[in-house]
Amino acid sequence: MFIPRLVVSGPELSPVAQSALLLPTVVLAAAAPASLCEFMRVHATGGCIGRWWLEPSTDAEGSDQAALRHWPLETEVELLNVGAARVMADIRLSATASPPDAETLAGLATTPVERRIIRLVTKDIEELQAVANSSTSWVTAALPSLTNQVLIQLPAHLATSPAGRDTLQALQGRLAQLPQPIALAVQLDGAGVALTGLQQCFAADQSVVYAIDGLSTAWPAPPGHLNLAEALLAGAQSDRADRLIPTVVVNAQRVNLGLVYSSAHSLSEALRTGTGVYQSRKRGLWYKGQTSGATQQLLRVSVDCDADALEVIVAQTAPGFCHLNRSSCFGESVGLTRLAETLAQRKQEAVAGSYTQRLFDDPALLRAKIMEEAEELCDATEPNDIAWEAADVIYFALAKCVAHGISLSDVEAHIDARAMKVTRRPGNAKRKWQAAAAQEVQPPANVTAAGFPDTPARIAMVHHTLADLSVDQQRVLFQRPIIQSDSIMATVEPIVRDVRTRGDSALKHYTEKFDKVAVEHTVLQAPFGPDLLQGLSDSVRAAIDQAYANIRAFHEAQLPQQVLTVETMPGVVCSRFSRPIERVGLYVPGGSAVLPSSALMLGVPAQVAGCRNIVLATPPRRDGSIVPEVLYAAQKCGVSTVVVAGGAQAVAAMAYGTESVPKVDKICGPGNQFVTAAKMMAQNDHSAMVAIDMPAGPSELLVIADKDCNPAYVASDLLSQAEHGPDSQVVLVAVDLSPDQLQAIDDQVHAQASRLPRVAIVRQSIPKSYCLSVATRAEAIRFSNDYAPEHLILHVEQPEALVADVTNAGSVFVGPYSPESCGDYASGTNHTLPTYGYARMYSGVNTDTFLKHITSQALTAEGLNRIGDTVMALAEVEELEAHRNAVAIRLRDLRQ
Ligand SMILES: NC(=O)c1ccc[n+]([C@@H]2O[C@H](COP(=O)([O-])OP(=O)(O)OC[C@H]3O[C@@H](n4cnc5c(N)ncnc54)[C@H](O)[C@@H]3O)[C@@H](O)[C@H]2O)c1
Ligand SMILES: N[C@H](CO)Cc1c[nH]c[nH+]1
Repeated sequence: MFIPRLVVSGPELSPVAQSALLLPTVVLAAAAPASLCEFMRVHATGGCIGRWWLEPSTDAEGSDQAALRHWPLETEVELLNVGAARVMADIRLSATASPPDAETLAGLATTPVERRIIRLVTKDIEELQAVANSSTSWVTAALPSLTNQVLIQLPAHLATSPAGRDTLQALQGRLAQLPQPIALAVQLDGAGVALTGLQQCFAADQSVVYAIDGLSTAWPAPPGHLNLAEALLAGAQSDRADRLIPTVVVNAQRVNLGLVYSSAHSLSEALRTGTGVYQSRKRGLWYKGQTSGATQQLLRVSVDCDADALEVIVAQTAPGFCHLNRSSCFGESVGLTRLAETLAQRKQEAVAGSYTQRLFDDPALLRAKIMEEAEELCDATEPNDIAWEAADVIYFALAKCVAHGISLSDVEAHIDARAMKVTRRPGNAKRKWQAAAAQEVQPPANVTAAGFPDTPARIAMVHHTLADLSVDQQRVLFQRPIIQSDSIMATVEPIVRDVRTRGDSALKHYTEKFDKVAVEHTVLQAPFGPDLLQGLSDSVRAAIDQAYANIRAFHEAQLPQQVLTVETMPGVVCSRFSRPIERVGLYVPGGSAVLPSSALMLGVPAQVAGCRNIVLATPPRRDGSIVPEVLYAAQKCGVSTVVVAGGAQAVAAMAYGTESVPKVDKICGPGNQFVTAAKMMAQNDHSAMVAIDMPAGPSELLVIADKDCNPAYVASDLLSQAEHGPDSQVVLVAVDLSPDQLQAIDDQVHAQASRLPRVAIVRQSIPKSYCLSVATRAEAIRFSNDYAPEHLILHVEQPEALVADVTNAGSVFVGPYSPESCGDYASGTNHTLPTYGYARMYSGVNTDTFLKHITSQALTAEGLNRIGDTVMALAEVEELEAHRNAVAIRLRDLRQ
């Protein structure tokens, strides 16, 4: 229960009253309701009690308190809504102590009991005795429905007289024994109340009011006044010989910053200045931050339950409360506090080029990220994903606050203020968002234990029509689902660093963490014996053999001719020859599907190119083994080492090398976002000296289909890539299809998807996919080129003719009998292809991926004679004299 230690009243919210708001205080102010509400909104002072009176002038009886009980209910509600812990209503006791009239009681009984104090106002001890002794008193009947705390306002001399004390004790006993006990506090009225009077009341665990004109924050208080801090501490006792009061300093999040000491003097200074001021045991008054500049804004002071310690809540203007320059004497901050501190620091330091700085400087980017993360949070279903997405939303929301000078405490003040509201809004979403949510939410479905819907809810792509879309809306369609590059990078960076530092033990650690298996050995060395290939069926072996032969044939054909030679001028012979990259690392994904085909697609070109040392990494199964199909493919491709690990840790091991994993010069292969991020990170680290093939992420497919298409084929192709993972995206560009044809494809998508074992994944990827209706082939191919898909299927009349217009795509599948699956496995082309639109500038993996091309030249004397003047002229233009001289010195000999 909130028992105020001080009641401060006065005609306005004077500076002393405002200081008093930092204490467990009732502030009675005669300010107009609007300004009082506004004041409380700004200060969000949950602990104070607001009050106003309609007519601050005196009433007929000459009392300026008479009008208090007439305040309108709406104002009481508003005061509670804006953060008043309690509001106070007065009942004036009559000479006979008769009950208040029914109208008064009815007017009081509408807001929550625990948020209201009833003040019994009297100047007569007999009236109080009548209330305490009356057996039929309204006190036992009506009061409990109005409040759980009563404040009795008495002149000081009556309260401290023997009769006054006896009466108060009797009344206190009576109220405490009610079925819903009521706490009693006493307000000693009148200026000049002695400190001893205050102490007596506190000793009885009661509260005290002191007229504001008798209170002061000056030290010492002027004659006839009482210092505010002394009033608060009047009932406090210190266990220490020096009488100092142990003071726990916390921040607004109640994170403990440190332990200090206070005296009435230091507290008075803290209240006067509104900052952190303490009593140093060695140096006297300590104005925190006076020399360092790291001052504290005082937010609240409270006395603990047995009045021998203080808690001071502060906002630090700069981190570094403790002498070790840490945020807290108990260590660095964590969680939201740490995030808020980091963002504030970034804002101050303005590190050019940092991502956070970009967010501060680019409101459009920040807005897009907040909306993107909010959507991802809405879509998340797994507990861990929800926590992850919520963290993203909080990060970007705080970045927005910090960009506008809003602190975490400001946000919390609003949260606290909302907790104080007594009326609630219906909380419906705005119409715009209601409509958006209705469009996105699938028909109701039950959810399996894994969080996937298991009822036959419709599996459907979103539909768009090109003609209805603005250029900006079209651009949005080019974006792939979720790449949380920041959070992914933040996850991957420590993994890479750890593997680099701790080698095999870190590799094992992350394999246990992410793949849930404690492996004994981090690598397998070739040859991979029959024991490792157990379980490989003859038919699969034959399929791998066939695929290997086709892929090999196509990749061998890509080998450059032995040496390319051109005589550019007589006697000037230029040539180019290739050499294999010696040590290569192949990443074969294995998280959600086992992909021996990827082992072939990477291993064959590496082998054909002649790489000397081929290392292959793939995540182990739950029993720690590697699938025999992958090992068989690895064997055929001449892989020397298989790293029994996946994810960022495997990439890091190959990039830097560990005790067991050889370092490689180039890392190739597809993988999820963690794998791709680790590859890009390693590539950017010069000390790793490692190249990568390309960013090959979640699979994607774009089908261009026209009136000639077979709806079942189209749907089957779309689903073949949609089943890869929840973040896969498939796109159908429908050229002039009728509503019936579109419906037929939609029906096929739903029907075929529903029969797939990986329907749970498809249910996540298909809603992120879409069908775009266009009018012409030209529009279709233009859109496809802008999208730059990993795979492009041309399921149209005369598909070959369209190939000529393809400018951006990883691999093209021409005609109705070229399903993309053939390219995935066996036709001969490579399936490791650029995604995310990187097909604009990258090729898929090919034999060249594993080769370097070296050029050479041989000039005869005649050749040098012919070309020499050209070289010297250009060297002169560039003012590179040594370059010029290397030719001139020879020409001098030749031309003598
Ligand atoms: N573009 C292409 O050519 C191509 C080819 C084949 C596959 N793919 C794509 O490759 C991807 C394969 O992904 P996958 O997940 O199945 O296998 P993966 O092998 O790429 O990833 C699995 C690894 O991810 C790591 N990981 C998982 N959760 C993690 C977390 N929360 N934090 C850190 N690390 C974590 C684990 O170490 C695990 O071993 C799919 O998106 C698929 O579409 C692309
Ligand atoms: N479609 C993937 C490339 O994006 C490769 C693959 C492997 N297995 C089946 N498909």
